[in-house]
Amino acid sequence: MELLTATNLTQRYGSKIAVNHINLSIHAGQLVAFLGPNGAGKSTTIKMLTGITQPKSGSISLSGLHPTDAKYRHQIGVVFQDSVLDSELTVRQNLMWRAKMYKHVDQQFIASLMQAFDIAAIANQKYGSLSGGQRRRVDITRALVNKPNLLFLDEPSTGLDIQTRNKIWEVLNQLRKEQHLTIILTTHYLEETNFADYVYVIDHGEIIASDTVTNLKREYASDLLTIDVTDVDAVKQLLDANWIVSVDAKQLQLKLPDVNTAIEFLAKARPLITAMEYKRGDMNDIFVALTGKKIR
Ligand SMILES: Nc1ncnc2c1ncn2[C@@H]1O[C@H](COP(=O)(O)OP(=O)(O)OP(=O)(O)O)[C@@H](O)[C@H]1O
Repeated sequence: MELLTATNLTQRYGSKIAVNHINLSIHAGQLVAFLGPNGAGKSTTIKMLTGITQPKSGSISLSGLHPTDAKYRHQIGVVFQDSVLDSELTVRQNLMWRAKMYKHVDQQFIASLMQAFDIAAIANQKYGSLSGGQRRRVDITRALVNKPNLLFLDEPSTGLDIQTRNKIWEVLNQLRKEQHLTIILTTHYLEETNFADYVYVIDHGEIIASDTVTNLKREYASDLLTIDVTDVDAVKQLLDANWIVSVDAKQLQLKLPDVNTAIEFLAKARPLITAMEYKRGDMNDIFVALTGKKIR
Protein backbone atom coordinates (compact mmCIF):
# COMPACT_ATOMS: atom_id res chain seq x y z
CA MET A 1 0.00 0.00 0.00
CA GLU A 2 1.37 3.38 -1.02
CA LEU A 3 1.90 5.66 1.99
CA LEU A 4 3.81 8.66 0.66
CA THR A 5 3.88 10.02 -2.88
CA ALA A 6 5.88 12.93 -4.20
CA THR A 7 5.35 14.14 -7.74
CA ASN A 8 7.69 16.47 -9.62
CA LEU A 9 9.09 17.82 -6.39
CA THR A 10 11.33 20.83 -7.03
CA GLN A 11 13.21 23.23 -4.76
CA ARG A 12 15.36 26.24 -5.64
CA TYR A 13 17.57 28.52 -3.60
CA GLY A 14 17.94 31.64 -5.73
CA SER A 15 19.11 30.42 -9.11
CA LYS A 16 20.34 27.09 -7.68
CA ILE A 17 18.08 24.09 -8.25
CA ALA A 18 18.63 21.91 -5.17
CA VAL A 19 15.94 19.33 -6.06
CA ASN A 20 14.85 18.88 -9.63
CA HIS A 21 11.49 17.28 -10.40
CA ILE A 22 11.85 14.15 -8.31
CA ASN A 23 9.16 11.49 -7.98
CA LEU A 24 8.90 9.17 -4.98
CA SER A 25 6.56 6.33 -4.16
CA ILE A 26 6.98 4.93 -0.66
CA HIS A 27 5.00 1.97 0.59
CA ALA A 28 3.81 1.37 4.14
CA GLY A 29 6.26 -0.60 6.25
CA GLN A 30 9.22 -0.05 3.93
CA LEU A 31 12.70 1.08 4.90
CA VAL A 32 13.71 3.49 2.15
CA ALA A 33 17.17 5.02 1.77
CA PHE A 34 18.15 8.25 0.03
CA LEU A 35 21.75 7.74 -0.96
CA GLY A 36 23.86 10.53 -2.39
CA PRO A 37 26.98 12.64 -1.89
CA ASN A 38 27.17 15.89 0.06
CA GLY A 39 25.01 18.54 -1.51
CA ALA A 40 22.98 16.04 -3.57
CA GLY A 41 19.66 17.39 -2.28
CA LYS A 42 18.75 14.76 0.32
CA SER A 43 18.14 17.12 3.26
CA THR A 44 16.27 19.56 1.02
CA THR A 45 13.98 16.69 -0.01
CA ILE A 46 13.44 15.65 3.62
CA LYS A 47 12.62 19.26 4.56
CA MET A 48 9.88 19.36 1.93
CA LEU A 49 8.54 15.91 2.85
CA THR A 50 8.31 16.91 6.52
CA GLY A 51 6.57 20.21 5.77
CA ILE A 52 9.43 22.37 7.07
CA THR A 53 9.79 24.07 3.70
CA GLN A 54 7.36 24.45 0.82
CA PRO A 55 8.41 23.04 -2.54
CA LYS A 56 8.73 25.52 -5.40
CA SER A 57 6.61 23.12 -7.40
CA GLY A 58 5.29 19.58 -7.25
CA SER A 59 3.04 17.82 -4.79
CA ILE A 60 3.28 15.56 -1.74
CA SER A 61 0.63 13.24 -0.36
CA LEU A 62 0.75 11.11 2.78
CA SER A 63 -2.32 8.86 2.56
CA GLY A 64 -4.15 11.78 0.95
CA LEU A 65 -2.86 14.41 3.44
CA HIS A 66 -0.84 17.47 2.42
CA PRO A 67 2.18 18.60 4.51
CA THR A 68 0.33 21.76 5.58
CA ASP A 69 -2.48 19.66 7.14
CA ALA A 70 -2.16 19.43 10.94
CA LYS A 71 -2.88 15.70 10.72
CA TYR A 72 0.14 15.24 8.44
CA ARG A 73 2.50 16.40 11.22
CA HIS A 74 0.86 13.96 13.63
CA GLN A 75 1.64 11.01 11.37
CA ILE A 76 5.35 11.69 11.04
CA GLY A 77 8.41 11.78 13.26
CA VAL A 78 11.63 13.52 12.28
CA VAL A 79 15.22 13.19 13.43
CA PHE A 80 17.27 16.04 12.02
CA GLN A 81 21.00 16.05 11.34
CA ASP A 82 21.42 18.67 14.06
CA SER A 83 19.49 18.11 17.25
CA VAL A 84 16.59 20.39 18.07
CA LEU A 85 16.33 19.42 21.75
CA ASP A 86 16.85 21.85 24.63
CA SER A 87 20.25 21.26 26.21
CA GLU A 88 19.17 22.86 29.50
CA LEU A 89 16.25 20.48 30.00
CA THR A 90 16.59 16.91 31.19
CA VAL A 91 15.95 13.98 28.85
CA ARG A 92 12.53 13.37 30.45
CA GLN A 93 11.57 17.07 30.30
CA ASN A 94 12.49 17.18 26.60
CA LEU A 95 10.38 14.10 25.87
CA MET A 96 7.40 15.34 27.89
CA TRP A 97 7.61 18.77 26.27
CA ARG A 98 7.33 17.07 22.92
CA ALA A 99 4.52 14.78 24.09
CA LYS A 100 2.46 17.84 25.14
CA MET A 101 2.23 18.84 21.49
CA TYR A 102 -0.08 15.90 20.85
CA LYS A 103 -3.58 15.35 22.16
CA HIS A 104 -3.20 11.67 22.85
CA VAL A 105 0.11 10.15 23.78
CA ASP A 106 0.67 6.68 25.09
CA GLN A 107 2.85 7.16 28.20
CA GLN A 108 3.36 3.40 28.41
CA PHE A 109 4.76 3.45 24.88
CA ILE A 110 7.17 6.30 25.75
CA ALA A 111 8.35 4.37 28.81
CA SER A 112 8.90 1.26 26.67
CA LEU A 113 10.88 3.33 24.11
CA MET A 114 13.08 4.70 26.89
CA GLN A 115 13.76 1.14 28.05
CA ALA A 116 14.40 -0.11 24.54
CA PHE A 117 16.82 2.73 23.70
CA ASP A 118 18.49 2.33 27.08
CA ILE A 119 17.91 5.92 28.16
CA ALA A 120 15.78 5.33 31.28
CA ALA A 121 18.87 5.58 33.49
CA ILE A 122 19.75 9.03 32.10
CA ALA A 123 16.19 10.38 32.13
CA ASN A 124 17.00 13.03 34.75
CA GLN A 125 20.27 14.12 33.18
CA LYS A 126 20.40 17.39 31.22
CA TYR A 127 20.33 16.76 27.47
CA GLY A 128 23.32 19.09 27.02
CA SER A 129 25.49 16.85 29.22
CA LEU A 130 24.90 13.66 27.20
CA SER A 131 27.39 11.91 24.91
CA GLY A 132 26.76 11.92 21.15
CA GLY A 133 25.42 8.36 21.17
CA GLN A 134 23.08 9.06 24.12
CA ARG A 135 21.80 12.23 22.44
CA ARG A 136 21.00 10.42 19.25
CA ARG A 137 19.03 7.74 21.12
CA VAL A 138 17.06 10.53 22.86
CA ASP A 139 16.54 12.36 19.53
CA ILE A 140 15.02 9.23 18.01
CA THR A 141 12.87 8.56 21.07
CA ARG A 142 11.56 12.14 20.86
CA ALA A 143 10.67 11.65 17.20
CA LEU A 144 8.67 8.55 18.11
CA VAL A 145 6.62 9.81 21.10
CA ASN A 146 3.51 10.33 18.94
CA LYS A 147 3.71 6.77 17.48
CA PRO A 148 4.20 8.06 13.93
CA ASN A 149 3.47 5.94 10.86
CA LEU A 150 6.47 7.42 9.10
CA LEU A 151 9.87 8.24 10.61
CA PHE A 152 12.43 10.44 8.83
CA LEU A 153 16.05 9.99 9.81
CA ASP A 154 18.45 12.50 8.28
CA GLU A 155 21.87 10.86 8.55
CA PRO A 156 21.05 9.01 11.77
CA SER A 157 24.38 7.26 12.16
CA THR A 158 26.83 10.11 11.60
CA GLY A 159 29.45 10.11 14.35
CA LEU A 160 28.08 7.05 16.14
CA ASP A 161 30.05 4.02 17.21
CA ILE A 162 29.06 0.57 15.98
CA GLN A 163 27.41 -0.44 19.28
CA THR A 164 25.11 2.60 19.23
CA ARG A 165 24.28 2.06 15.57
CA ASN A 166 23.41 -1.57 16.22
CA LYS A 167 21.25 -0.64 19.22
CA ILE A 168 19.33 1.96 17.23
CA TRP A 169 18.66 -0.45 14.37
CA GLU A 170 17.67 -3.25 16.73
CA VAL A 171 14.94 -1.02 18.22
CA LEU A 172 13.84 0.45 14.88
CA ASN A 173 13.58 -3.00 13.30
CA GLN A 174 11.44 -4.11 16.24
CA LEU A 175 9.15 -1.09 15.68
CA ARG A 176 8.93 -1.91 12.00
CA LYS A 177 7.79 -5.40 12.89
CA GLU A 178 5.40 -4.48 15.72
CA GLN A 179 4.07 -1.07 14.61
CA HIS A 180 4.52 -1.42 10.85
CA LEU A 181 6.68 1.73 11.04
CA THR A 182 7.84 3.14 7.69
CA ILE A 183 11.30 4.71 7.68
CA ILE A 184 12.97 7.09 5.24
CA LEU A 185 16.62 7.69 5.90
CA THR A 186 19.45 9.58 4.29
CA THR A 187 22.87 8.16 4.79
CA HIS A 188 26.51 8.32 3.84
CA TYR A 189 27.02 4.88 5.35
CA LEU A 190 26.67 2.85 2.24
CA GLU A 191 26.33 -0.37 4.21
CA GLU A 192 23.22 1.05 5.89
CA THR A 193 21.42 0.91 2.54
CA ASN A 194 21.98 -2.86 2.47
CA PHE A 195 19.01 -3.28 4.83
CA ALA A 196 16.76 -0.95 2.85
CA ASP A 197 13.80 -2.33 0.91
CA TYR A 198 14.26 0.36 -1.70
CA VAL A 199 17.00 2.88 -2.51
CA TYR A 200 16.82 6.22 -4.30
CA VAL A 201 20.26 7.28 -5.50
CA ILE A 202 20.29 11.09 -5.68
CA ASP A 203 22.88 13.35 -7.27
CA HIS A 204 22.67 17.01 -8.29
CA GLY A 205 19.07 17.14 -7.13
CA GLU A 206 17.93 14.30 -9.38
CA ILE A 207 17.15 10.64 -8.84
CA ILE A 208 19.75 8.89 -10.95
CA ALA A 209 18.63 5.37 -10.02
CA SER A 210 15.98 3.77 -7.84
CA ASP A 211 15.46 0.10 -7.15
CA THR A 212 15.87 -2.63 -4.58
CA VAL A 213 19.40 -3.21 -3.31
CA THR A 214 19.46 -6.62 -5.03
CA ASN A 215 18.50 -5.16 -8.40
CA LEU A 216 20.92 -2.24 -8.08
CA LYS A 217 23.70 -4.70 -7.29
CA ARG A 218 22.74 -6.90 -10.23
CA GLU A 219 22.72 -3.90 -12.55
CA TYR A 220 25.70 -1.86 -11.38
CA ALA A 221 28.00 -3.85 -9.10
CA SER A 222 30.11 -6.79 -10.24
CA ASP A 223 31.90 -9.32 -8.09
CA LEU A 224 35.67 -9.12 -8.35
CA LEU A 225 37.89 -12.21 -8.31
CA THR A 226 41.65 -11.86 -7.88
CA ILE A 227 43.74 -14.98 -8.46
CA ASP A 228 47.45 -15.73 -8.26
CA VAL A 229 48.31 -18.33 -10.86
CA THR A 230 51.21 -20.48 -12.02
CA ASP A 231 50.54 -19.96 -15.74
CA VAL A 232 48.59 -16.89 -16.89
CA ASP A 233 48.22 -18.05 -20.50
CA ALA A 234 46.83 -21.44 -19.47
CA VAL A 235 44.27 -19.77 -17.18
CA LYS A 236 43.23 -17.37 -19.97
CA GLN A 237 42.21 -20.39 -22.04
CA LEU A 238 39.63 -21.25 -19.37
CA LEU A 239 37.85 -17.92 -19.09
CA ASP A 240 35.81 -15.40 -21.04
CA ALA A 241 38.13 -12.57 -22.18
CA ASN A 242 35.42 -10.01 -21.31
CA TRP A 243 35.87 -10.82 -17.61
CA ILE A 244 39.49 -9.60 -17.50
CA VAL A 245 40.07 -6.37 -15.59
CA SER A 246 43.85 -6.64 -15.34
CA VAL A 247 46.62 -9.16 -15.93
CA ASP A 248 50.24 -9.29 -14.87
CA ALA A 249 52.91 -12.00 -14.78
CA LYS A 250 51.31 -14.09 -12.03
CA GLN A 251 47.97 -12.45 -11.19
CA LEU A 252 44.59 -11.87 -12.83
CA GLN A 253 41.72 -9.66 -11.76
CA LEU A 254 38.36 -10.74 -13.13
CA LYS A 255 34.92 -9.15 -13.07
CA LEU A 256 32.42 -11.98 -13.00
CA PRO A 257 28.68 -11.88 -13.68
CA ASP A 258 27.78 -13.90 -10.56
CA VAL A 259 29.08 -16.20 -7.87
CA ASN A 260 28.06 -19.43 -9.66
CA THR A 261 30.14 -18.51 -12.68
CA ALA A 262 33.05 -17.84 -10.31
CA ILE A 263 32.69 -21.26 -8.64
CA GLU A 264 32.55 -23.07 -11.98
CA PHE A 265 35.58 -21.20 -13.25
CA LEU A 266 37.57 -21.80 -10.04
CA ALA A 267 36.82 -25.52 -10.20
CA LYS A 268 38.14 -25.70 -13.77
CA ALA A 269 41.23 -23.58 -13.08
CA ARG A 270 41.96 -25.05 -9.62
CA PRO A 271 45.29 -26.79 -10.53
CA LEU A 272 46.69 -23.47 -11.81
CA ILE A 273 45.63 -21.29 -8.84
CA THR A 274 47.91 -20.65 -5.84
CA ALA A 275 45.86 -17.95 -4.03
CA MET A 276 42.54 -16.15 -4.43
CA GLU A 277 40.36 -13.35 -3.10
CA TYR A 278 36.67 -12.90 -3.91
CA LYS A 279 34.96 -9.54 -3.27
CA ARG A 280 31.20 -9.20 -3.66
CA GLY A 281 29.96 -6.08 -5.42
CA ASP A 282 28.63 -3.56 -2.87
CA MET A 283 26.80 -0.24 -2.68
CA ASN A 284 30.09 1.62 -3.11
CA ASP A 285 30.52 0.05 -6.56
CA ILE A 286 26.95 1.02 -7.42
CA PHE A 287 27.51 4.60 -6.40
CA VAL A 288 30.75 4.93 -8.32
CA ALA A 289 29.23 3.21 -11.38
CA LEU A 290 26.31 5.64 -11.35
CA THR A 291 28.04 8.92 -10.59
CA GLY A 292 31.48 8.16 -11.97
CA LYS A 293 33.13 9.42 -8.82
CA LYS A 294 33.80 8.50 -5.24
CA ILE A 295 31.28 9.64 -2.66
CA ARG A 296 32.14 13.20 -1.61
N1 LIG B 1 19.18 27.39 2.71
C1 LIG B 1 19.92 27.21 1.61
N2 LIG B 1 20.29 28.28 0.86
C2 LIG B 1 21.03 28.11 -0.26
N3 LIG B 1 21.42 26.92 -0.74
C3 LIG B 1 21.07 25.83 -0.05
C4 LIG B 1 20.30 25.92 1.16
N4 LIG B 1 20.11 24.67 1.64
C5 LIG B 1 20.72 23.82 0.76
N5 LIG B 1 21.29 24.53 -0.24
C6 LIG B 1 22.05 23.97 -1.38
O1 LIG B 1 21.24 22.97 -1.98
C7 LIG B 1 22.03 21.86 -2.39
C8 LIG B 1 21.49 20.59 -1.74
O2 LIG B 1 21.77 20.63 -0.35
P1 LIG B 1 21.27 19.52 0.67
O3 LIG B 1 21.61 19.99 2.06
O4 LIG B 1 19.89 19.18 0.38
O5 LIG B 1 22.20 18.29 0.28
P2 LIG B 1 22.42 16.90 1.03
O6 LIG B 1 22.33 15.85 0.00
O7 LIG B 1 21.52 16.80 2.19
O8 LIG B 1 23.93 17.05 1.53
P3 LIG B 1 24.65 16.47 2.86
O9 LIG B 1 24.80 15.02 2.62
O10 LIG B 1 25.94 17.19 2.87
O11 LIG B 1 23.77 16.80 4.03
C9 LIG B 1 23.47 22.19 -2.01
O12 LIG B 1 24.12 22.72 -3.14
C10 LIG B 1 23.33 23.25 -0.93
O13 LIG B 1 24.42 24.14 -0.93
